[in-house]
Amino acid sequence: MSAAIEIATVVKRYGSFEALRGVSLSIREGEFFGLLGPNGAGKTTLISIVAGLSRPDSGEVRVMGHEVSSDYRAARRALGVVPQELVFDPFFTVRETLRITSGYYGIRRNDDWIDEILAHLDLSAKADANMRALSGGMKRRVLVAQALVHRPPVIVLDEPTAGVDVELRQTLWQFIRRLNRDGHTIVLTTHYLEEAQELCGRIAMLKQGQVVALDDTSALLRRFAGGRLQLTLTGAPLPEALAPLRLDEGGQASGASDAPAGLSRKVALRVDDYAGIEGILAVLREGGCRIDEMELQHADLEDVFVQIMKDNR
Ligand SMILES: Nc1ncnc2c1ncn2[C@@H]1O[C@H](COP(=O)(O)OP(=O)(O)OP(=O)(O)O)[C@@H](O)[C@H]1O
Repeated sequence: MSAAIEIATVVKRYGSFEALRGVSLSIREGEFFGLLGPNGAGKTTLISIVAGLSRPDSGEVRVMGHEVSSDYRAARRALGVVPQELVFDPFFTVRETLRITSGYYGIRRNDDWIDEILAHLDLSAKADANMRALSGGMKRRVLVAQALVHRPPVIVLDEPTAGVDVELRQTLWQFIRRLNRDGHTIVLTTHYLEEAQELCGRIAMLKQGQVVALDDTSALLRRFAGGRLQLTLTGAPLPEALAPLRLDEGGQASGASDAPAGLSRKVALRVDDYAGIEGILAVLREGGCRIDEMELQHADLEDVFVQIMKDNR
């Protein structure tokens, strides 16, 4: 199958800072692809280069075969981008906003499709409301609608569910899944790793401007054999010997884990097999930690993510 997006050794600098350090990725037609990474990893920078809004210092990007800088119009037509930031002209209604966006692409009489998009995003009742009168979540739905007015084969969503309630998330994902089933290629960035795990067939992880993992979601999960041991401890602090096994970033993810000795605190540790649990229990006992609660859970994408980020320090 041919590539929907081909990114070849892209480098992007801001002054002397290298935000992208030779990123290469090939996203196939029809994929539901996840682009993950911590804050500042370069995801938005990469998306703005794919969308032709920013130029790479070197490297090349193609969307449906069209090189983004030399063949901008064709590349842009093939792409629908849902940006992270909410920027609108407050004086237009939702429908006017979508008609204007259609006009940018030279599409007239697009109302049938606009109505269909509005219905799928649960926005029909707001079609004649002014943009300034919409809530943040509603505005985000309009951003999604805007990205779709020209029926692009490739759709890129940059954190579309940030600050969005559960109901809209579900409506949105249902619609995006349907578009994917209909053959659209979807690229998603999100900090909600459960969403990525559920939706994406393949995932790239970026860190400090480099791809540090690229694989099928199921393969990434398999790579992490074993699971997470969720413990509630009292007594002495967690013994140093167990620190490398921590899955909760040394307490940042679970605020109570670094509570003073004596108070109970939660710690998540990586275990590769049942035999590993015995070793952990022995170290805890010797270190003077008491276990109040213990649960063994399956590793999820969040565990894989934390581990990969640690391995690439
Ligand atoms: N216009 C700019 N000028 C200078 N530095 C920039 C600019 N845009 C981005 N950067 C820097 O480039 C790096 C990558 O930023 P980018 O926004 O692409 O990250 P991200 O992965 O999208 O992060 P987030 O998850 O927070 O959205 C960051 O260190 C950021 O500070």
